[in-house]
Amino acid sequence: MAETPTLDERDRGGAGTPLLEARTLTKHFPLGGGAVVRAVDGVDFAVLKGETLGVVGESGCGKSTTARVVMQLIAQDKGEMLFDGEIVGGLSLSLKEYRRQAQMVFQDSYASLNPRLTIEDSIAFGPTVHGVSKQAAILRARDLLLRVGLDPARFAARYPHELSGGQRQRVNIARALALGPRLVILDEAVSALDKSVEAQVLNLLMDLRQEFGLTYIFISHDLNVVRFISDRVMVMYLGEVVEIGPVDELYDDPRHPYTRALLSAMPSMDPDNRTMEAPLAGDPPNPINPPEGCRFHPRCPQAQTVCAKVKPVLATAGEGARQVACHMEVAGSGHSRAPKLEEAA
Ligand SMILES: Nc1ncnc2c1ncn2[C@@H]1O[C@H](COP(=O)(O)OP(=O)(O)OP(=O)(O)O)[C@@H](O)[C@H]1O
Repeated sequence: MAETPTLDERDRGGAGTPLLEARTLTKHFPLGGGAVVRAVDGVDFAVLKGETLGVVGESGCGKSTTARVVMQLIAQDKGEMLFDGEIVGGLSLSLKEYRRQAQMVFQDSYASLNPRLTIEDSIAFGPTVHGVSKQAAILRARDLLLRVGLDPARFAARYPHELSGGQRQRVNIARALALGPRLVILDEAVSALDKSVEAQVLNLLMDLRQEFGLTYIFISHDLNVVRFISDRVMVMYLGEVVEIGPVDELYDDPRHPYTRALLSAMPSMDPDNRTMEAPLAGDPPNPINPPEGCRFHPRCPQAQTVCAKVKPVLATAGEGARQVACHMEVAGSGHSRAPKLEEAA
């Protein structure tokens, strides 16, 4: 089993180096009769070493499909990924090795575990498949149980149905860590838990990230939870990335009208901090036949003629690390304006 990186190897914050780079990642699902769901449509993003990248957006915007492609549970149609500078599935980084380094925790804690395996056997299974002896894998499983807050003497020999949802999710986290991954994708991993258990598991995830030098992609519908745990946040709309940036900047000063609308629907802890944007009207348009130009324009309160005709590209907005795909944003100024069509084309 490869060593997990130490804290010294981590590189936190906006100046960090990418652990994962997704380039023009695309996944379409053919439906028959020529119809195609454009679930993920040419997304570019980086996940920096040691950070938690939150991913938000309405249901159906492509968050889980992005996660499944990043995990290589499904293959992309187009685009590529670099993991620590190596092409995933290329000569220097086989898919098998990449799959060891990238692990995932899903929402349904029960479905993720084999009901016929004891907890320690579930955690030990992955390492034994990768050539670790059963004895060493069981020792590691018990150690991981301790690290996720479950006493191995009480839990190792139990079966999944004997555990609560929170305990099972701790087991799933231990199982994800058993192969010594560097990247962990958490897809709605705390969404099914009671609020008090959710808070405990979130704190556990933050501790484990520190302890094992992990990098997280954290997908959630809960914008408060995403703010709590993330360093940066990526906002998706209809299979595309519309905004990405440091969490506080993005939440305090959202630049894309979709991000503003999404956040305005969020129950804020601080009434002075609520945006005045109109909440999102209607459902997202159909990903089988997305609108021309900016996909958000039919629902956008700031839409201009150009927005219906020209697709905006993800570009740096304002001073720092923020990127926004909106014609109304001008790099460097931080102010909104309506460009003429020929300027934006
Ligand atoms: N296997 C599939 N076949 C056909 N369409 C699919 C498939 N998987 C996902 N989709 C469609 O792709 C789009 C994106 O789905 P995805 O699950 O990635 O969105 P999401 O943002 O994770 O949504 P949610 O928050 O509800 O989980 C949706 O329109 C969905 O119906």
